[in-house]
Amino acid sequence: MTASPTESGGKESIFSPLLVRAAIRASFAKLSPRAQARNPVMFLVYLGTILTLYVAVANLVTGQPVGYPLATSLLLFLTVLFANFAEGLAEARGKAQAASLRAARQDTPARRLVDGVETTVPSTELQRDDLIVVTAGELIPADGEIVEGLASVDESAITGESAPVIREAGTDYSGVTGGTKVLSDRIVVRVTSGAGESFLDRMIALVEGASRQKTPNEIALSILLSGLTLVFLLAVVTLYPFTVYTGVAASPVTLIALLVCLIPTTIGGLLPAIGIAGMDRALQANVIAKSGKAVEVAGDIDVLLLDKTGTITIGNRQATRFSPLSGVSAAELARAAALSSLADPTPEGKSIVTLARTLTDLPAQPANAEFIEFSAQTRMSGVDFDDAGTTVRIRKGAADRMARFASEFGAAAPTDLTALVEEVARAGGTPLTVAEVRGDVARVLGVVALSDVVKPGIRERFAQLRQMGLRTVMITGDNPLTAEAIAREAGVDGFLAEATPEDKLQMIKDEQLAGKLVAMMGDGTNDAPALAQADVGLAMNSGTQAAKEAGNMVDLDSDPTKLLEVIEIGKGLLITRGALTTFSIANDVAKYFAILPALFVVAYPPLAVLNVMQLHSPTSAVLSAVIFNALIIPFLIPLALRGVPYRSTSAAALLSRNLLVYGLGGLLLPFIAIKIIDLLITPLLG
Ligand SMILES: Nc1ncnc2c1ncn2[C@@H]1O[C@H](COP(=O)(O)OP(=O)(O)OP(=O)(O)O)[C@@H](O)[C@H]1O
Ligand SMILES: [K+]
Ligand SMILES: [Mg+2]
Repeated sequence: MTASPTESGGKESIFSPLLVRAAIRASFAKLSPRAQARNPVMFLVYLGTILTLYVAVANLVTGQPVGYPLATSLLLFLTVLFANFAEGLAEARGKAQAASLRAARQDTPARRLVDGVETTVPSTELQRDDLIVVTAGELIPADGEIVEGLASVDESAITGESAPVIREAGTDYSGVTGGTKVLSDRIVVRVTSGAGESFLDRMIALVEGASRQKTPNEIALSILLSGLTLVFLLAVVTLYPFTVYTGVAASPVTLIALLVCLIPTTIGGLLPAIGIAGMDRALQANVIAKSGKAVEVAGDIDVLLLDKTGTITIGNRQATRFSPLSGVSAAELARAAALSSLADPTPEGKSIVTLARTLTDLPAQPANAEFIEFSAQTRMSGVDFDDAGTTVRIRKGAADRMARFASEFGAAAPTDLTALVEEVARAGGTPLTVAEVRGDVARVLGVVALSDVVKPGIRERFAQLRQMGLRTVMITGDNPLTAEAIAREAGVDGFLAEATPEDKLQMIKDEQLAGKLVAMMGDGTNDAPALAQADVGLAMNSGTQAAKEAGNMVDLDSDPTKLLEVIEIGKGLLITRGALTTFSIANDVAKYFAILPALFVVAYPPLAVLNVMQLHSPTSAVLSAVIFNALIIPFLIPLALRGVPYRSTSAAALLSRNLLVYGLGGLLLPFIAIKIIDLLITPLLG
């Protein structure tokens, strides 16, 4: 039964009944020694539970008081249960979140195309590279890439956004996801992942904690905690002979209670929950992370590389004007530009045909035409055909590229061309130069202005990132003037223009060589090398399969600015871990003042001065400290699961604020809490 999205651990309900029940079941299931051994700090508490129970039983047999050892054992047992509960709750939230996503992938019949023959099979039978047909009104049965046609698709099943989006073969948005619905037209999709191995399936396994491997930060912290635990273990063990020497040997129960209070059980108990909650937050942002590490690394990113077209700008670049050179009529330029775009599937190409149609009647596609498709390497496209025995080549493309093309055919770029190109570029538009080679005579005909718009709100988000110490760099294949105009309007810190995919990759390597962690956003096949090289590569779900395979995250919303949220989630994770570790270490200090006097006050009465809380008796002091040590774990669960709230200020300001709140707080709170608990339990001790 899948929890409804509201119950699935959304913002409002951390302790929804459904999740709490699942977490309680899990907290007993995790009592198996194998599960306990994975968390060294809590494992010691687990052993302490058994040892104190043993003492209670031994006392029962020898007629000694049982209450104290039994109470202590129960409290230690509770501490372990609370830690299991925290992890169980985080997993339950993740499971519920994932289940609501998985629900979107109900089993739908698929129309498989084998050698052009269509057969209907259940979607679970689909293999990678199968071809399937989906027409309007049908659900897409599996993740795939459109190889033929275009359609408007309702992706609300995975993004929650019901506005239809265009998905089209041969573009940077040809990726489709199982469970989404085709609203118009007919498409042929090549299946990219069979049942069970889609990105979503992998993410669900990650979030369900099943295959969640520890992240570097978690491993480092675990080593620190285990080290601390070992130190305290040795300290307490060597304490025993001291107490014997004083003539008043400490009871093993008190020593075990002291040990549990000193080892970092608070952060030790919450660490798994924090990690799982981080993955769950990524899922809530509709980001599929292939590993917990990817989410964490996002927290340490220094440089953010962003594509221009479709990422910083709306991307559906449209032709807005034909500017012919002197001696060329607008209609002639329009006809040539249209001829070079009749077979061009890109938004640029199609908009040129649309604009040309308003100026002149479209020339028919020449019979023996050969279309040269656009690529980020060549940065141009066009058509070759034979006109009554003369070979005609028409090209359109980036200005610098076209100048080279024209010069290959001996045509020097006309003087007034640069002015035209610069006029379009300075306005932030993308100028495409059009040239025609008839036989061996080359002529530059003019410039087509493509307009693009910077996405709203992007400027503010970049300002936010700058506050967090991040540098944003726009990389684009476009010319420097256009890039500069867009960069200024978007407020990025730097840009690289006329970049080919190799240039993008090289830039990432250079930044990494300089010791920076780089995040990259992209959707096209030409972004794949850079996405693979980047420390965080966020591919858009609508992107090509190559891009999604190369990245270590996939954004189901295909929202290029989502990287900003991913970075915030990553930062939040690291800050939460840091804050709770600080709190955990700080809150152990108070327990010295509770337990040490209890241990020594008989042998050394002057030590009573340590009993600053004026606790009632050694027994009540120890029990109060152990009770606090147990209760603090569930008390901090909301903070662990939601993350420590933080604003985008500088790391230094953030650290000092958290040290104050969680350090000082961690120091003072236990003194008050243990005193209150002592007042409450003293009447019970009789
Ligand atoms: N369909 C097309 N036909 C010919 N030339 C094109 C076409 N689309 C783009 N171009 C030219 O090729 C250049 C490089 O394209 P590329 O996709 O590498 O960069 P971009 O689209 O301008 O920006 P981004 O790198 O953000 O995608 C574009 O700036 C444009 O001048
Ligand atoms: K502790
Ligand atoms: Mg592009």
